[in-house]
Amino acid sequence: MPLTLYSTTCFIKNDLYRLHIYVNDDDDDKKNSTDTQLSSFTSTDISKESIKPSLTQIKFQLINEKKNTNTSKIIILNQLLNVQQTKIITKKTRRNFNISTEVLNTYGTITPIVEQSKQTSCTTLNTQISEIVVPQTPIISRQFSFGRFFSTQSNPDDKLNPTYKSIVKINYVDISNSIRWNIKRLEVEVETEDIANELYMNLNLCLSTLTQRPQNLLVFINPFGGKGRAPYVYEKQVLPIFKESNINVKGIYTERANHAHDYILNEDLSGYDGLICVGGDGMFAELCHGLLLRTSHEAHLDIHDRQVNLIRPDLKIGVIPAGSTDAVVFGTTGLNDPITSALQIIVGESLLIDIATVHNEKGFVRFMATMLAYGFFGDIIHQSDKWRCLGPLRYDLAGFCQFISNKSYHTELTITLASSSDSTQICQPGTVTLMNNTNNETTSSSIPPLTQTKDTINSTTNTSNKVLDKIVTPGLEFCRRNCEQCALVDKPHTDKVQSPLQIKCEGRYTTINCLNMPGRCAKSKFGMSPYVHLGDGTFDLILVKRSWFTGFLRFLIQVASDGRTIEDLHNVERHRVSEVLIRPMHTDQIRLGNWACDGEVISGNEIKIRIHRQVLNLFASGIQFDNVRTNNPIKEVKTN
Ligand SMILES: Nc1ncnc2c1ncn2[C@@H]1O[C@H](COP(=O)(O)OP(=O)(O)OP(=O)(O)O)[C@@H](O)[C@H]1O
Repeated sequence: MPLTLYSTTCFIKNDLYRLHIYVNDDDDDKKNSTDTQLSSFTSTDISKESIKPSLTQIKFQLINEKKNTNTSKIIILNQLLNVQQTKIITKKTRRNFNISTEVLNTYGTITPIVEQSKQTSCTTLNTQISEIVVPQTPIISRQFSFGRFFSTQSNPDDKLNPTYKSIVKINYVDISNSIRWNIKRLEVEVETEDIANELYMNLNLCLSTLTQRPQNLLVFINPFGGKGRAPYVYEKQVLPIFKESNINVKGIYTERANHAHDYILNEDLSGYDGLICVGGDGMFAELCHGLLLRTSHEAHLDIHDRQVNLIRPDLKIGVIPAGSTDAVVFGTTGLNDPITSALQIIVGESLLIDIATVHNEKGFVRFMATMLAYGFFGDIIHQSDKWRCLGPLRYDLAGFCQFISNKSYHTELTITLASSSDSTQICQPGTVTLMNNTNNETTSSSIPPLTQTKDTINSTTNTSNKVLDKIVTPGLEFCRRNCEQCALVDKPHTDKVQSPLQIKCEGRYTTINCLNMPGRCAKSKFGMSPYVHLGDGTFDLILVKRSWFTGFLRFLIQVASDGRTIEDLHNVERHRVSEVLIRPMHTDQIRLGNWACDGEVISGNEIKIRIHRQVLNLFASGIQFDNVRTNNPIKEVKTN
């Protein structure tokens, strides 16, 4: 039974409501139910102990005298941004708040409330609409009165005796459009200044229980991010919301590349709850490197050791998108909207993501947050770096040149497959050697493609069966908000511990890509690896084998239009892995490809990429799909 903490009557626009602050500890499915019956009796003050932050809600219940209806709108406490109290002089007479409790306790059909919004002119909120049996005909509480009508018309006495409206402004986060978050504003008029005080104090007391919200943030703004867009985004769109939400912000405009990185490594960060960057993926990489390296130094980790185990920093990172690609924000919130990202920071959303360490033969090179590429995409980054004077056009030009040259590179890969629950196919017959990691015994085997039937798979050897079971388990689920697959790996495994399984591949590849995030961006709706998970301790390895122009062109077109089906192409393999060693087979520099990690050129005769599960905590929600089914059609297995 919901426990009402506080209740009062109020007007929103010209409609009378009963406002309840209450704790709803009913079952999950009833948490947002608009028809929960609440008692209107409460004391004037709420005790802090009675507030359960995750279960506390604010409900506005309309008493509509004409339609015999009753509208409810619920704001969850964590959606509340701030509360303000004002007094407005009005010429109109005061509202008639004398409503009988009988009226206030009647229930009828639930319809939406109309609210004010600064973003759009007037918005109708989505509320659940349901039919409820009306216990009795409601008593009309505010009878139409000619006297009251005329008294609201202009009256010379108004100037001498102004009346006041006691207003409480409630600003909250609207998440009805699950991906794009917005701010909604409600003006609530109450009967007296005392009630306004009471409501203001009680709502602020509720707000003070939300301990996951950051109070002090350090923000780095790249003045050149997104072609100079970042300062505007920060000053005009984001800073006002931070201030409105009573967050203390220290802003630093970066003066050079690596300014943020060096600041995080060397300065005192003890007063902050989070680090924010306003810029693109390059700025995120600076914050990520600064924070992870600082934590590693503090813990005396040897970062050059390939087997190093990273430690998760205490501070969280937030990204306000203002870059040219914004792959990190696309991957973690679903869109690159600065307001959505700012609101997710304010309410203290949390998303634990995997980060990979990248080592070459000499030691630590970089952390990988989004993508590492060898071959085609590395060559583009390498080439475009030399053509900086051409601006963003350089990427298209470099891409075209690389495509025409159609280079491929002889490479050997040692791949450590992810555990059975999340491995995805795919190896082509004849290219793979299986290695048992525990005794270093190697077995040559042909691994059939995903399209092969289970019967065929069962006819292979015992060792191969274990491998194949791992490889053919499809992982075709999008990573989304409160992702079950990412949460699953947190639980201790009850079944027998399986040793990591390695395979070796060798061949000529046009491009080898490791993706830790899907790679969604304006040019690729689903990204190159739509089903990769952000926090399950794995990443996707995508191998594109040497082919004719048309074969590679088909791959590029598929990535741009719908990356979900790239492995249907004959020249593409996808593996879900936890570790990979990429070793180019040529010593001749001219016949070697280039490496790029998160958009930066790196070097090495061999590169080892190793994932570290959930080592970075972001202020982000993950992608909340409206309808997971429409976004995630079950892929039909083709038999050709
Ligand atoms: N004041 C500065 N002067 C020069 N370079 C800077 C400065 N501040 C940051 N940088 C560097 O600029 C690089 C690119 O910045 P950022 O990622 O913000 O924008 P972008 O390149 O437009 O976006 P994206 O990376 O999403 O394509 C970063 O790697 C960062 O190190």
